[in-house]
Amino acid sequence: MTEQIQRKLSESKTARWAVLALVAFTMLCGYFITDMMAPLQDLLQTPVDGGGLGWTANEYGKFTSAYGWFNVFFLMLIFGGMILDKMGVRFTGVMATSIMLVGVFIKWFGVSHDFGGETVSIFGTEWGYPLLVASLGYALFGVGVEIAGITVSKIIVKWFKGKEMALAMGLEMACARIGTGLAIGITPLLSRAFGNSISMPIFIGLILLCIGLISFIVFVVMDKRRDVEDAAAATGEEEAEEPFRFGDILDIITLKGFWYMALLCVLFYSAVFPFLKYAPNLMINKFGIDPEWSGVIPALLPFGNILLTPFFGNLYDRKGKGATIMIIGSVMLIFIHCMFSIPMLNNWIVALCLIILLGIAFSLVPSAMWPSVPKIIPENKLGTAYALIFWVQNWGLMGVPYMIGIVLDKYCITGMVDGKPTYNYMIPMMIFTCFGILALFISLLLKREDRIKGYGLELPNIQKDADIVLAEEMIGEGQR
Ligand SMILES: C[C@H](NC(=O)[C@@H](N)CCCCN)C(=O)O
Repeated sequence: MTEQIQRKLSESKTARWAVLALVAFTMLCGYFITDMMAPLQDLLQTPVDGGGLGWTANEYGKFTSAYGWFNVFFLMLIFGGMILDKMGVRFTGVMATSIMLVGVFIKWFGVSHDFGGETVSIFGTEWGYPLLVASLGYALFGVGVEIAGITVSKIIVKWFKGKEMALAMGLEMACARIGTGLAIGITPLLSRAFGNSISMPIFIGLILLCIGLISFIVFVVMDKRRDVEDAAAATGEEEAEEPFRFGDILDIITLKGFWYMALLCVLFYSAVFPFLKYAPNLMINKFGIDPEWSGVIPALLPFGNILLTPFFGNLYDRKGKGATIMIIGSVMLIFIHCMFSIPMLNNWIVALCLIILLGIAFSLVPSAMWPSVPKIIPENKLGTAYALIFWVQNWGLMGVPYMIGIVLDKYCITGMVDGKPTYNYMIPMMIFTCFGILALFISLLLKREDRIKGYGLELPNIQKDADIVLAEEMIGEGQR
């Protein structure tokens, strides 16, 4: 009886769903801040005397790419993964959320402070101080939110393994997408409510994130209690989890399956998150939508994900077909971006339909991708594996918006209105289509690798007892 009560937290359905709600809320706050500048692109490009910051598309691209600077060049994400596997989810999560807070504060300071129009030259390019300081803040924030992302994935594996893991990951992503949807949909309205302010929405994000930190701290208390209970109830016969060793990185990066997953991740996500950064501006320039409402159609994408990601996650849990799901998502991606690139398809209804389809594609792939990683990588290396995948992905999250900004300014300007350029988005959308084609190629290779190594990507996650033995044997074979 006592044992039953003691083991309650790890067995309790309510406890694990409460844990999910707490950490998913922290991620919601993180994603809100990640994407909140996208619908302000038009305002950021408005001349200073018109109330904006007078940035070019290239400068907006530079700012957006800052998200990945420290993660990519200083390997912060990889260190974050190692810290996660060494120090555990509680320490790493609090650390990551605190880093996010400092980053947002710096970003807010950058856009709200008057630097007197001074500039500084870095690697031969001129940077205004608001751009530089805001970018540095965003770069730091990027470290925090990415480390928080891998931490939350590991938390879900810890609390949901063998249970509703893909559904839980889907729901966590759904919450994160609420953050993105709110950011894209309501930031222009918030900005307008405060007299076209750029800094006020960021300040509101800062306050939201403080609540996100509190939410994570409540999780810390629950997780600690669970570990104490588990330790007290341990019989001593359980297999101890192998501690992480530095050489484990080598084990991970020598797996072909890992590379297919990482490449699919960078290619697929490069065609979605960077696209979202420009989507409100695309709505203004291609579909003639009013700047104040330019976020509404793109915001449907994350809101569509909210229902569909858990739905497909649940499907994967029960029916499997993870590799096939990723192939279907990639095919859809190609079609959608190809349609966006056709200049005469410029009716807002087309935009609406394509965004809804993109919402489906962007639910399919993540709902199968993230729960598939533990099928390829053992749990004690999972933090590092997720970090390495995120690291590869961050090259895309950093490089693609930067490249699109340059392409827009160099090849896509069609005229000037109110001191701001207007753009033809055909070339950027063709670039996004190419990412889709490459993603499809890699997803086919991944399916082939799964057939060869027997990772079990096509198998359901929730298994009957007899299946568990079979699947573990197959996964064991795969890792050898
Ligand atoms: C779970 C996954 N997260 C990521 O891919 C992050 N590395 C990127 C977060 C970027 C936020 N705009 C996801 O959100 O699907």
